[in-house]
Amino acid sequence: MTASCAQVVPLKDVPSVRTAAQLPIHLADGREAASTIYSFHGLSDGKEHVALRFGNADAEAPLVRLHSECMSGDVFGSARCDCGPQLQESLRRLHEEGGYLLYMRQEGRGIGLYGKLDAYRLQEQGHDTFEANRALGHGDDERDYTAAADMLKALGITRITLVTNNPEKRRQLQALGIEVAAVQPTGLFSGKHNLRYLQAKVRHTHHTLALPETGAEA
Ligand SMILES: Nc1nc2c(ncn2[C@@H]2O[C@H](COP(=O)(O)OP(=O)(O)OP(=O)(O)O)[C@@H](O)[C@H]2O)c(=O)[nH]1
Ligand SMILES: [Zn+2]
Repeated sequence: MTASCAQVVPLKDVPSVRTAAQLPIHLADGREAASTIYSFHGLSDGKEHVALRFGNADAEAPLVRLHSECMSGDVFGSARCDCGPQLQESLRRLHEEGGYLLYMRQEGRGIGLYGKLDAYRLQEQGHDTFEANRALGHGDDERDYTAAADMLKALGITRITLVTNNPEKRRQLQALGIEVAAVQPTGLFSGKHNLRYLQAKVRHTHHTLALPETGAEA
């Protein structure tokens, strides 16, 4: 074999950006936001996670929101959870302040859409969101943020300001080599249909949510 036809074989599949494309977005308040959407090569779980970059995201610790997919909330506006309004709030904030949305294909805290719907059925029979997962043979929360850390590194980001109420996201990202310089909470989006769900998150997974006092326990 001559040198000219020798193949270069990468030592390992290092996560990297595959494509960046412009993505103008209609915000809920009628404004338009310019964003760039990124796909990736070599993410550890093989899922099609995407990142959206807004405005001047070159801050030393840019704003980053990790949003776990929730078809019922994100697409249909379900009132059973707070995902829809959280996503809208993230898009608005990122448009105004710059930063990144990581949209993680972790539907149902990692158990998938059909699994989540099975869990909803059990919740209608009295289980809370975590008991329902366990009754179906799942963990409370099966999300692993390795792919999120790899996406950030592929984008050249290792220090962030994380927007979340979930202490596990910070813990995992730090363990995966992303320095979380600060944590900022999301807004509180509670209503009659999601109050029990939010109460269960505070009780089981220590989400930092200042819920209204109702005396009702989930
Ligand atoms: N298994 C299960 N998943 C749910 C349920 N309700 C919402 N989810 C999923 O939970 C994920 C969102 O998680 P949350 O606990 O609301 O929020 P978080 O991402 O942990 O924390 P924040 O960063 O503070 O928003 C999405 O993937 C939803 O599809 C449910 O009742 N059961
Ligand atoms: Zn949801």
